Amino acid sequence: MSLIDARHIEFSHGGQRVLQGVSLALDPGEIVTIVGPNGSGKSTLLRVLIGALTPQKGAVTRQEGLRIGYVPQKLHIDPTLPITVNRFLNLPHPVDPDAAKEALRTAGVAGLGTQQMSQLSGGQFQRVLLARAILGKPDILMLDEATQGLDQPGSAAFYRQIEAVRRDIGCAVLMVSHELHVVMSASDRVICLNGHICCEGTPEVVSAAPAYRELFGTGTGGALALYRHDHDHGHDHDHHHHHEAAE
Ligand SMILES: Nc1ncnc2c1ncn2[C@@H]1O[C@H](COP(=O)(O)OP(=O)(O)OP(=O)(O)O)[C@@H](O)[C@H]1O
Repeated sequence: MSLIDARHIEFSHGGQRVLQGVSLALDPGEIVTIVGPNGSGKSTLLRVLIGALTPQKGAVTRQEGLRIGYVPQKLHIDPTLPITVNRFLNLPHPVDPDAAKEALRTAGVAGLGTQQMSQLSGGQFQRVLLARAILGKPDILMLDEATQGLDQPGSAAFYRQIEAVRRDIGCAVLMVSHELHVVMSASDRVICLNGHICCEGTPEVVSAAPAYRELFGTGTGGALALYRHDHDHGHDHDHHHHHEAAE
């Protein structure tokens, strides 16, 4: 059963229709990325899935008791406000110190608990936000442009961290990005959104799709190959062989 299942979503902000006929389901453990140009409705769709916005048409079904961990685009903390990572993790509710330690480890920032938030690098800061999302033991992690402000190697490292988190805690991941080639390499499935779903599939399928190329051009193929790293796709080969044998 899907963790979350959205069917035929239509959403308008005021009179402006932002989403139309959008259907998408997320299964346990999947990493799915939504890509799309600015203003294509990506953040709106995440907010509809979380339940922060109610669609005018269509329905969202969430598995009973579903826990969603949300990593925001960025979070501004007043640099003059002294607050350590540990204190930050205890807002708004106190958490178990061992759980906080474990979440920092899973997010790749073990041992940073006593640092000042203001002294973290961009990549460390995003990992602390990730640790805070992990603390709630989410079934789904949702990340909205979580690598904004990181350079390309920093973003690539962050997405590898996300894959490690998925392996560690077994959550599904739904993320939004327009850093196409970097983010796509970490995804099982990519959904190309422009108010409606233009195309979807594996990163390879989407980057070759005409609708995707129309939106983003053709220059991303090589970069995708560059960032692609080994995934276990043995089942694809099996499938291929069976297919050949049947012919
Ligand atoms: N609260 C709001 N009130 C009115 N219009 C809104 C609101 N939020 C978003 N919009 C409009 O809805 C459209 C989609 O916005 P949304 O933030 O979902 O897109 P996005 O794909 O996430 O964009 P970006 O990549 O720029 O973050 C935009 O035209 C935006 O101006």
